[in-house]
Amino acid sequence: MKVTVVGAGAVGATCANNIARKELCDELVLIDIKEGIAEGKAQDILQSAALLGFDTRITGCSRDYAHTAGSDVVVITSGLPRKPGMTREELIGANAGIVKEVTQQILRYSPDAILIIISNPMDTMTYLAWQSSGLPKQRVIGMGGVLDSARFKYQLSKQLGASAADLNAVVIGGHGDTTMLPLIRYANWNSVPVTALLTPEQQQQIVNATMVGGATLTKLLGTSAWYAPGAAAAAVVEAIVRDEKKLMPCSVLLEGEYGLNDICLGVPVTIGRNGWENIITYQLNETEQAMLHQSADAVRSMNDVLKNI
Ligand SMILES: NC(=O)c1ccc[n+]([C@@H]2O[C@H](COP(=O)([O-])OP(=O)(O)OC[C@H]3O[C@@H](n4cnc5c(N)ncnc54)[C@H](O)[C@@H]3O)[C@@H](O)[C@H]2O)c1
Ligand SMILES: O=C(O)C[C@H](O)C(=O)O
Repeated sequence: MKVTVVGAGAVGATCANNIARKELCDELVLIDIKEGIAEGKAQDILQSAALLGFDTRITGCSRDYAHTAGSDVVVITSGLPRKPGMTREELIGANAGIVKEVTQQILRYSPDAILIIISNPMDTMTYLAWQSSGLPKQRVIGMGGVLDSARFKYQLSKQLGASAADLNAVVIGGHGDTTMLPLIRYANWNSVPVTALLTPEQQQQIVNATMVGGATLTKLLGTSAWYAPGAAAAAVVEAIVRDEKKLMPCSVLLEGEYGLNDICLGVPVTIGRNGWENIITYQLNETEQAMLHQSADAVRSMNDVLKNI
């Protein structure tokens, strides 16, 4: 099994580190446009192998996509991160060209790869990668909801004094400060609904904090986050290479599901060796359904911007 991570910056390198430590593939390639950075990060990760005990072969390269040939899974993290005060959507002008070009280069050498899109604005970049590549929809997966759901569990675990591992909580919709939809009504602590344990005010505070999770970290760090994003991206890689059939909220092309068409948006999907396999339909109430459609409208208007780039 061969995995490539495009972009050896903060998220790409963290994702690669997780993939290596978990030995998710025999061969891992890091590639970046900047001379030296992918080679350097690959060597740095490899120098921890003796300490941490893993055998994944990692190589780094700049620009030459021939090194990525025959990849089964490719994670695309290349692009600009936002700065404090920016929205993810403001990155579209800088990142659309990068994602389109990288997708073409990758598919030239790895026509059978499954793509995992990380670059922001992620739902629109996923749509762009799918549309510009002509790939079957199951092979293009946007990662955002896995991260947002982990942040939702973090907020719940703090409030409840619970282990995050005991919590089930899912965020669907767009991966944007105002477009994501943390489904508090479905969240539970080992089957106990959290709505039975928290006041409406506490629930609202948790939902709000989850939605601005990325912006909060960007303000603290001066750039966007990478530890949880890198771990979340690696979790999707793991679900594919181990054919786990794990249920994960990912941005995928919708064709009628949830009443939506021709858009990539976060919904629960099973992930396995062929990419995303099935979309699971939650029974949303009227309010949730309306919020999901509002989210779709916002993502759609970003997709429309692509026509002018
Ligand atoms: N979807 C998510 O959940 C999520 C989470 C975190 C970050 N992100 C996004 O991921 C992207 C990367 O974030 P980061 O913090 O790693 O940024 P970063 O600046 O640390 O790394 C980005 C890397 O991409 C490289 N790059 C730029 N153009 C390239 C090209 N054409 N080919 C190859 N490499 C190229 C840069 O040289 C850089 O090393 C951003 O767009 C960010 O908003 C998304
Ligand atoms: O917040 C960002 O801009 C990066 C990423 O989308 C995140 O949620 O961490």
